[in-house]
Amino acid sequence: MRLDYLTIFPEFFDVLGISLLGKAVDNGIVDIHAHDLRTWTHDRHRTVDDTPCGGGAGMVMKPDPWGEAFDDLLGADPDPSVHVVIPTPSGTPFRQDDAAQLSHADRIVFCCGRYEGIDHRVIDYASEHWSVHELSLGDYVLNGGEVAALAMTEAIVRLVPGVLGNPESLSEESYSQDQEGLLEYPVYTRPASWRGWDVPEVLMSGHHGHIAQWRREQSRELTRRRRPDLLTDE
Ligand SMILES: N#Cc1c(-c2ccc3ccn(Cc4ccc(CN5CCCCC5)cc4)c3c2)n[nH]c1N
Repeated sequence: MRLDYLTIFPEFFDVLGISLLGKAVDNGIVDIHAHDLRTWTHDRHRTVDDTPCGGGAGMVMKPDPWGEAFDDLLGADPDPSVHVVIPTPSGTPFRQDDAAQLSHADRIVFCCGRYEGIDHRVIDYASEHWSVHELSLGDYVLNGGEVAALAMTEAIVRLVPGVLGNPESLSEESYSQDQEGLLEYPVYTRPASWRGWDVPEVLMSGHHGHIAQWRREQSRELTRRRRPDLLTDE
């Protein structure tokens, strides 16, 4: 899987060289390239923004640098196997299903906007050539797309075979289908007693059936309290 990031802050993506993702890069499972969008500017000030047509506060990102970056990175031929992800507050909510779908992609290009956003014709042009996903990280406002791209990257790449040491843990996670889409149960480790708090006895019983039942009950109760929207049969 090749991941490209178009951004005016490429250093944001240096962090992808550490931990699990770093190992995935070292193992050749993932190939990561961050690009400074100003590479595709030609004026002395390396300008990437301009005033919004129709007025309004702030600045909007000019289309030209994006178009020239697309030309260099992707060429002009349509290829639906290339996924262009555009983090935006107006995007559809990024969910685990999106991460699962994108984890099968061979190529993903993240377009990280700043200012008040990217000239919409960039999205229109990209949509004519590649598979475009306008996605939102959540219902809050960030200053740009980089943090969202990082979060989406981690959610996607951890699902790629060979990236996680113990893939079976994926099936026990919140939002995973194996977990019936419920929130995951509370976890514990040693010591059995810590500052007056004990590990639930059932987890020390060694009775796998009782443990599985307790974990299912905990997941359902936690989901009922915090995310009733995830419960389908109530
Ligand atoms: N994913 C994700 C995000 C983002 C995100 C992603 C990408 C960019 C690029 C730029 N910004 C900043 C910004 C801030 C406010 C506004 C609102 N509009 C402005 C124009 C007139 C109408 C209102 C837009 C753009 C971004 C924010 N925020 N929250 C998420 N979950």
